[in-house]
Amino acid sequence: MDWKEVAINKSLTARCSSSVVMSYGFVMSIMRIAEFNLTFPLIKEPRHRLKQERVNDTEGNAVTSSYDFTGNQAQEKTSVPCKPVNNILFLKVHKTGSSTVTNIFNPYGDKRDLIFALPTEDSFHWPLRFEETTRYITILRDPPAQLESVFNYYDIYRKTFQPQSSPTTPLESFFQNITFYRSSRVLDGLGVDLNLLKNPSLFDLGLDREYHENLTVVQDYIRCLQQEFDLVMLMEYFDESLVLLKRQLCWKMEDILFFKLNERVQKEKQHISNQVREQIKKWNSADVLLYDVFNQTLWQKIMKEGPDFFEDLSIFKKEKEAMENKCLRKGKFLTKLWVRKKVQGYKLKTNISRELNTTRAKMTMNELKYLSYLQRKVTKQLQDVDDNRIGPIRMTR
Ligand SMILES: Nc1ncnc2c1ncn2[C@@H]1O[C@H](COP(=O)(O)OS(=O)(=O)O)[C@@H](OP(=O)(O)O)[C@H]1O
Repeated sequence: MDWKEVAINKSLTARCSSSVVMSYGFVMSIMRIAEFNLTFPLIKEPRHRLKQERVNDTEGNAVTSSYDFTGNQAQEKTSVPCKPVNNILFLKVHKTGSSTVTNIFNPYGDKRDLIFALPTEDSFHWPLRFEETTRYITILRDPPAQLESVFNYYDIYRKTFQPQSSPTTPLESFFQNITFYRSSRVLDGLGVDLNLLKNPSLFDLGLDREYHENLTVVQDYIRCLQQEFDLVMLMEYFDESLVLLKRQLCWKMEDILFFKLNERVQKEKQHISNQVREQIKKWNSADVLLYDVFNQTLWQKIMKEGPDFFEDLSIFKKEKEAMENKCLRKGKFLTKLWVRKKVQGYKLKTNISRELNTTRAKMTMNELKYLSYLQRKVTKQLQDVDDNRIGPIRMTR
């Protein structure tokens, strides 16, 4: 199918239009997501591959299989016939492990020369048209841990009020002064975006802050997201979520191997006391509700998979560990994200094959670097399409 001609059946706004808040808040917020989170990959089949896949279909379906850590096919494990899903929309949510997930999709699509839909400017200009077959995926994190990560990663603790030699932690002091910080004007003045602090997941998923205290709207919105998203992963169950993803997309074990990205250095992490945890849960109660619903949904889905899900999970954990042992040097390494920001990084062993080095190096690549590489690649792909007089591929509203 030509993705220029595809109808908007899976547009979020179209599917959720019956909801109270969808018509305005959702669209606007989605635009903001793309502004904050530059990567918003939608993997698309290139035309030549679509043709090829049709041929494959008539000849027989693909069979999922298991790979060992070297990338060689070890043995066919699963025998349920299925066809790998290659049309994917991944919606990034701040500080949920989303860069690691992006770096699973990036090499997957890159290796197969799939087309990435990436924003040309800062925004993706929703609502967009997506094929009916597109799978919508996102990831959430336990709200207190997410807030602690946001708070420290974006140096909010430096910008907010912290008395000199205070015995309280920055988060404790933030909550002691919460009435003061409640207004976005105060935080704006400090150069802090309240949307990162106030129910950041729901905001990234499109619900404007003005609705966050309205339980009916929040519940409606969550119901809508449940219909809309094919898989909502959870950072706390990262491996479980990935194995489910692999099964839902009919991918191979090798396709979901990853290196954890964007992890703060230990000294930047802050212990969250029980009291602060409860304060965060109250402050971000809409995100707590969202998380609880999708926690339940994830486990319902896992239970439906049956006991062999856990066999897959244990194979995956072993393969991942073996890959790390084979490819990564021991020790602590840092990688620079931007001028002042360093996070945990990796160094590859020198005694691995060149082929393996290339694959694994891409898996350790930081998101922004991968993004600019993909942007160059997609530009070239589009030129090739033009050269074949097939016409440019555009995202249309
Ligand atoms: N696989 C896996 N398992 C557990 N935790 C993981 C994983 N991958 C990433 N992370 C943690 O996710 C945090 C970074 O999230 P994001 O990549 O979404 O951040 S960003 O918004 O794109 O900057 C960051 O959390 P903090 O270290 O607490 O800041 C990462 O450590």
